[in-house]
Amino acid sequence: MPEPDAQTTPPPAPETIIRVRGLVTRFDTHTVHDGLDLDVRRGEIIGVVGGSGTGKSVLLRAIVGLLNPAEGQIEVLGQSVRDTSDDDYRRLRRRWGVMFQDGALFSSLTVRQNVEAPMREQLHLDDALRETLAGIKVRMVGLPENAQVKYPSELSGGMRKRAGFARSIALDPEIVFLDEPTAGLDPIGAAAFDTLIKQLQAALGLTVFLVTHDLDSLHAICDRVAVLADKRVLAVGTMRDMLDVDHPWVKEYFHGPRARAATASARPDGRA
Ligand SMILES: Nc1ncnc2c1ncn2[C@@H]1O[C@H](COP(=O)(O)OP(=O)(O)OP(=O)(O)O)[C@@H](O)[C@H]1O
Repeated sequence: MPEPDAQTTPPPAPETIIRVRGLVTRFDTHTVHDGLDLDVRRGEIIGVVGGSGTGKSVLLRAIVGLLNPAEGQIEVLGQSVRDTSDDDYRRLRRRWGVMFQDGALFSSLTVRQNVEAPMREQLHLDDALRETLAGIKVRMVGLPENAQVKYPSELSGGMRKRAGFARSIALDPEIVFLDEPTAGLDPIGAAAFDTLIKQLQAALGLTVFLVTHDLDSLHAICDRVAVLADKRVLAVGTMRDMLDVDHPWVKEYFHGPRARAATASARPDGRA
């Protein structure tokens, strides 16, 4: 058989798994997004950054169908999130998991019961199988065995975040949306959480939509970065691409002292 010609065979184009076009979101007279476009590729970790209040969380909520935009198209896995029947939306929703900023755990349920909650809602499993599967998810995020029966109030902030992550992967999703997962963690805890995201993304073939302010996370685990500014996605690309973007916020963020420190810590020689 002839060898494929590496020079003439282009790599397959990456599959777009999330497509947002012309998104407009408003709260009364306050326009948060005005004509926002974004493509997310299957299998990537995309970091969504932007100043406070630029609409990162609102974008996340719009994509997963929790917020009704004024205008625009949102497709996830080839299906419209907006113009769809309740049944189709429910089926689509099973294919992603969300970890909200505060973990959003049910305080009256144990960690394992929290992970079981989406399984109860979406799957028809007998109790023993559901408990076993939920227990596996809890172990996958690195929580100790005894955390399974603890209540959220008995956990540290970092453990609560891991529990939220376990719940987001309860239904074996293709996409996970993580809203500031390392916020409030100390640098060592944040780095450990980044490693966990990267490992599970690789092991489970996940696409990760990561809202973050954390430059270390962007360096450590993101394939691409999308910058929200001026009510839209101002730039998308690698961290290297961001250095060439001529916009005051982008310059300040990616060239400022914190950026230099994060670059240095990401380099093996420690130099910025
Ligand atoms: N339910 C709501 N009702 C009214 N305004 C809202 C609502 N949710 C968000 N907003 C407003 O939309 C804007 C964008 O909010 P969002 O939470 O998406 O910002 P963000 O970029 O995630 O900010 P941060 O980095 O501080 O978390 C803010 O001005 C916020 O006050």
